[in-house]
Amino acid sequence: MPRDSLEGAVTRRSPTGPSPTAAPGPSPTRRPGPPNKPPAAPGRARGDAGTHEAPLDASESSSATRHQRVPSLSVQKASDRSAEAPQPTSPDHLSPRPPASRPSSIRSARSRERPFQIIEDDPLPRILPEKSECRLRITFDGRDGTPKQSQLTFEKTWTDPASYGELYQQIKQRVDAHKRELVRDRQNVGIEVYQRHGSCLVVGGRHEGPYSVIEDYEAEVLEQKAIQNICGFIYRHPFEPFRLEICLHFSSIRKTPQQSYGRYGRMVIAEINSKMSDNNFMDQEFLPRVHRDQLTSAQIIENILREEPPRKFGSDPRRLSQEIVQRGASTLFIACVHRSMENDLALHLIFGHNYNDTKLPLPGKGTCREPSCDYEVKILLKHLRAFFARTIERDGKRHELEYDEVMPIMNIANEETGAKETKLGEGSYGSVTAVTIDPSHHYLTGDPDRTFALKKFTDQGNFAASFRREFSMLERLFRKQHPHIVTHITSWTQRGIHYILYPQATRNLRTHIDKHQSPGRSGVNVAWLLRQFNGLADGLRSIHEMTEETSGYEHSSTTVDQTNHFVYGYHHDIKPENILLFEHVPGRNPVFKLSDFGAGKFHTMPKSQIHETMISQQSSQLRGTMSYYGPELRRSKTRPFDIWALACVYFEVTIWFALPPGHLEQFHLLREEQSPRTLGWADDYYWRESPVAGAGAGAGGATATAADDAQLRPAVTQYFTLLRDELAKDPDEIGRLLLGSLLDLILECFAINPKERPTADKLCNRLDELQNQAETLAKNYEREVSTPGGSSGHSLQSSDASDHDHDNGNASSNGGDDFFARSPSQRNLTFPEDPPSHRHR
Ligand SMILES: Nc1ncnc2c1ncn2[C@@H]1O[C@H](COP(=O)(O)OP(=O)(O)OP(=O)(O)O)[C@@H](O)[C@H]1O
Repeated sequence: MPRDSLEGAVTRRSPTGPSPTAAPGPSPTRRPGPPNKPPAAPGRARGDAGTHEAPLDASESSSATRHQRVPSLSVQKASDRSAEAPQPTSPDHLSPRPPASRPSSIRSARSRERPFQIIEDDPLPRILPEKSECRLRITFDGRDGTPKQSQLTFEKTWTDPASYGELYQQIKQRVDAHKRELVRDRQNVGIEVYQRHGSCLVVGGRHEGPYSVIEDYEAEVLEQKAIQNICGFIYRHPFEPFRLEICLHFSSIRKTPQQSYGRYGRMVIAEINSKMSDNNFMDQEFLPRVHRDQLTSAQIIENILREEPPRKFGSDPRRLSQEIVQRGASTLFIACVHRSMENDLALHLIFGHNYNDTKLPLPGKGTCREPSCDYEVKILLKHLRAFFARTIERDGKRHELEYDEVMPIMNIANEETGAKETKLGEGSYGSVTAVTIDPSHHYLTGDPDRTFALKKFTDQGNFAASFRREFSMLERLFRKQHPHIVTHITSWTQRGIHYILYPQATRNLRTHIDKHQSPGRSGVNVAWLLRQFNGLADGLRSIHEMTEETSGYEHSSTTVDQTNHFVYGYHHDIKPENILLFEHVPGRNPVFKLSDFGAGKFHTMPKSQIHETMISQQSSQLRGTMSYYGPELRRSKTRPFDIWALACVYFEVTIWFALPPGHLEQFHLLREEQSPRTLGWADDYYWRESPVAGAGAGAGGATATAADDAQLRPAVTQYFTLLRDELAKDPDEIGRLLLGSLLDLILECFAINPKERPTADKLCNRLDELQNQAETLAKNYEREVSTPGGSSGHSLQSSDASDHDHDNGNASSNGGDDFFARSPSQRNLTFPEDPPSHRHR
């Protein structure tokens, strides 16, 4: 039906209302039903409203055309309705109830106020599903229970609190059944089951929604987490079907000793040993917080004291245990028990030395008159830290850790190579490995399997300086979060090694364009590409516009000669390896983010070494760090130096995106072939010195060239022509015109004179325009394709549309990282959509 004819004619009504057509008379579209059957709830507000014709406004009518089955919740002015709506002529039982008589003064006030009335339309399906699938997974001591017990799927009316009560009952039943199963074995009498970790996740067809940590599986907690997360998901992805995934992991602990233990204390020691985690990435063992909390209760302490009553500190075990808890020393006490220390000595440390869980005994303080105190403390100290593994917060700070402090971070073994760790990359200053964090020691995400990237720098010479430069840049970026910049989580230094913890990317851009095929030039893919380019330019703008504050090196122990380093506000190492890709949903178009802010490292490289470095890079890496350096390489490098490098990245990604596979390699080889080899090796810069200038450049060759004497390398101009020819054949203007304009913009960035290159700000403005045009065109195509008879010349991949959402989601979740910004001391957080990161499931 043409839209015009819809306006004023299409109406929505309740099942009890009259005909949806404007024409008076009995309803031709009334739902079939027994004739003259009265409406279910006559006279209720809904029924009243439904008896009026409710013409759609323009936006509603157009959306009704697009989504014909979209239900309505229309708001209409009562006075408008009475003016526009035909008088009901339906049978008596369908007539509206006569309005209750009220004083005329009130009536006239009402009519002046023109009150709104909500007309709810029932017969059409709802946008929001009433029921959602809920999957429940329960594990006990790291293992799934029997499939019948552990994996359950329900259909839930997600808005109904009672349905979460049922869920709670299901969980409780299974936990009780597990307990019964355990205690059937007489060895297990006295065992208790407790929750180790819980999470609540909304999984959509195309997106993953918010996560929550569930620390307590009470019905109200489940209800609150589930409804909150689902609402968060629907808010972002209103038309997407979803399901709820609730995972609860339980552990068990023995609290009553068996004959075989003999003593209560021995049982506690055995339990502690069994709960110690696998060693962390530094080969240190630790007792995860969730188990520690179970083993440090006042009751357990009391039982231990009762078994071996202290001689000096009073003989009431209950009072003593309570005092230990009050002093915040329960973990210290249990750690003493674990070392088989006498209770008297443990109490001496707590009541005599006033040590507690936050004020621990320190090494080298051997001055106590109490016999054996110093010796026992020395022994205790060897293992004490295992009970106090750190909690990791997203604070963006750098921490100095003592030698034996424990970070609850674990390496991930590389299954392919059999190595103990999985390397994500190796840089000039250290390595980057994939790690996990014990879920009870962080609040970064509700997903216990989430992996992170740990970058290590050794504390030697340039490496330490490189760390400090990178970190001081990161500190500022952390405060200025940007959705297209990878910011760190936290950082620390221990045993002479500096660490920076990051969210883990799926891969870097180099690997992506080398190993993955282009998604194709459909409208949505072009829009995605332009969004990423724009995002990177905007990230760079935020760096370029970052004003220098006081020296970031002040807090570092080694002074860095600032005259040798660039101030903040530059990246100066933009290359595909330093652009990380984050996939929200595996296999979909990823989000590009700038990373590696050790920009100063370029300047720490002594000039004398530059030649050797380039040669070593030639042999070790096909494309080296310097490929993207602009022609002003040996002169003062300013912000346009980044613009040149970014344009190189754009150009290569465009080749990958628009040309058949193989061209990227070809382009690189061509650049190398055209190298003047003045230094004895082939560089693959995007420029070369002008032949005339080169002739007089002498031994300095390319590196001595003045920027003004350079020109674009012929391979680059050749590839511009190739790309333009290819794009000219594109039947769609989105590819032909927009990518054509993109090439124009890239060419501007390749101005030999740095001053003539657009600033990051200008680049963003231009990319903004292109992105907006691409998105509008892509949406139109999408509409055409989804309209019957519409053109289907575009391969619409849902991933692309969703990527737009990802970017937006990302802006708030990783850029603003509102969930990271919250106080980590709050345990029951609801996390919004997680920042992109690789997940092992
Ligand atoms: N957060 C991360 N997630 C996944 N991989 C990462 C992450 N950070 C770095 N990597 C990988 O490690 C590689 C090296 O990291 P990075 O560039 O930070 O180190 P670098 O020492 O500064 O390297 P270079 O000196 O070559 O620039 C990256 O190219 C990337 O492949």
